[in-house]
Amino acid sequence: MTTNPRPDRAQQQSLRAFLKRQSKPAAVWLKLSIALGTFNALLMIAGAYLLAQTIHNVMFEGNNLAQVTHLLWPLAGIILLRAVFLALSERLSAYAALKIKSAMRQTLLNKLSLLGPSYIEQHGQGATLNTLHNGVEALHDYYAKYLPGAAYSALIPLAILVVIFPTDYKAGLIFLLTAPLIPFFMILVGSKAEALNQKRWKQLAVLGNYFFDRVQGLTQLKLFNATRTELKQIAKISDDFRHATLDVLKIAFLSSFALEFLATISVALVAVIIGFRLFFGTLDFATGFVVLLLAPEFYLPLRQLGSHYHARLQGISAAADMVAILNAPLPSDENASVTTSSPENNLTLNAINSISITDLNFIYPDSNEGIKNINLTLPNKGLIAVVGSSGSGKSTLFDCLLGFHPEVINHLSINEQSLSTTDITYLQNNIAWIPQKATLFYDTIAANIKLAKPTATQQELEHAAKQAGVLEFINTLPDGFNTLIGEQGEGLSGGQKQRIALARAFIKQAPVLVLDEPTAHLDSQTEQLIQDAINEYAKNNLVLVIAHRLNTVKHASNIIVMHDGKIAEQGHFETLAAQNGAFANLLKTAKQGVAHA
Ligand SMILES: Nc1ncnc2c1ncn2[C@@H]1O[C@H](COP(=O)(O)OP(=O)(O)OP(=O)(O)O)[C@@H](O)[C@H]1O
Repeated sequence: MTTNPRPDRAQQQSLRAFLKRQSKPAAVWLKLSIALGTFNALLMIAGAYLLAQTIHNVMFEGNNLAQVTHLLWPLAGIILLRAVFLALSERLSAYAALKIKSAMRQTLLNKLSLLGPSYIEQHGQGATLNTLHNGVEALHDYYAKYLPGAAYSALIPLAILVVIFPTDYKAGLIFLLTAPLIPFFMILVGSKAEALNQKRWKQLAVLGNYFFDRVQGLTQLKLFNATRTELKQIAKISDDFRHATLDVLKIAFLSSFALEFLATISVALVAVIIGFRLFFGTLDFATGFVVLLLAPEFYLPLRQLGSHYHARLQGISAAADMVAILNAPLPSDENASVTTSSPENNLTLNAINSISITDLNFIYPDSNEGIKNINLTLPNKGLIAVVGSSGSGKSTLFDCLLGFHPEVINHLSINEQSLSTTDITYLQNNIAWIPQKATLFYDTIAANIKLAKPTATQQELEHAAKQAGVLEFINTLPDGFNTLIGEQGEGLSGGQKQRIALARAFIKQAPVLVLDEPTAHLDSQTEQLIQDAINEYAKNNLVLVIAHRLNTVKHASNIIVMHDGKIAEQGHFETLAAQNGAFANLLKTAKQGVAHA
């Protein structure tokens, strides 16, 4: 897993600019929320004047209730309006944050699907999940609280100063001189808090990766009796995270305390000075009371900004991870710009007649292994099997073909048209793929199968299930197709899961079906059933299959034999078996394996 270094000041600026750009889809709601909040503050100022005047009239002018009703009614109206504006303003900013978060999740998912599974593997599934979930969630308070708070901290004190100065310039001066203390202190603790927050964020990513891996491999951990050691390790990482969180909280509490203290001292200073001036008669009550009412309101937005500063730090830390994903280069970007600029490369195909791989070399960045010098032309129908010993490069070849390694997409072509990263979705849309362990989702069986074709009718659903040899089983379930299956298909056997995944592939009726040993988990009767269905499918479509058991490839129209990352030979079963080459060796090893067993 790679972590992003702590952003320096210039990077922080660009992260803030990034966060600002992301607010565009909801800018109107954010502005409306801030406008309502500001209007609310103006009403608060007017309310303070009315209240002070009412009390002055009752206490010093001897007015009775009837004489001050003209002041009390507007005051009641203001209180009511303020409650409405406050609720509306908060709702609008929360709505804006929701919109921004959902747009951001979509953007990140789109980019991740372009980057392909290898990017996620390299950066860690847990860390990526953390960015997609916790990271995006961390933006909520940034947009819903910090941004409006930052606007109020400038607008509201300014509005109060504008009305206070003409009323009592001495009080205005006290406000003006004490106000900068709060932002100054915030900046002072800010950089320390920022460093700690970054550290905490990175530790959360480590924890996410670690947990994700361990939860996935829980069965193995249990079998190897390694749960105790792992628990210790998890406890250690959790403890590091706890320390990092406590460090952040310490700074947050300390700065909150200091900000509250500064604000309270400032209000107290104003109160004492007003008190003396009232005592010595150099100030009238109404003015003094207005200043006293407005003093806490003057410091309130600054204090709140202090408490939302944490949201700012979280938002910026999370943004760094998002920018890293969004800026991750698509390795074949250069090719993409070249190929899409030429009109013949914009795929407008009615059908796939052939798929070719030309001079394909793919080496994993962290090892010297991979596949080399691959040249291959696949027809549009027939069963093509890829065989080879473990580590010979079969899965890597398939991953390249499926577009999971964007840097080599330009070595693929359909109907002799070279592909670019932008075209890969065309190929992917035309491929149905079943890996060795297909992923099923927490949903009904019907939804899991229809994932490949959401518009499928009940008839198509049943047909696909029948083709995959799973219809009978589904019909025995009390809820049939509406049976809810757990995450990863819990509640089903390995073979049942695989057949549901097959049904998903069949329903798509994709011109290219790619399978990784589809019958590995099945009993011989079901295996034959599925083999027949696959053979039938291969009559009109291209079926590419990774075969680990050589007896399953007897009927293949072409067998591609991989050895040491290269295509060693290809041909029909009988021809290859008769040669004294890699395939014959594989057959020999398989026979020996059976004999030993
Ligand atoms: N993510 C990876 N990072 C680094 N090297 C890898 C990675 N995946 C595979 N390799 C290496 O690339 C080579 C080809 O691996 P690949 O998984 O394609 O073989 P395979 O024929 O599919 O093997 P198997 O039948 O065991 O699944 C191997 O030497 C393997 O060690």
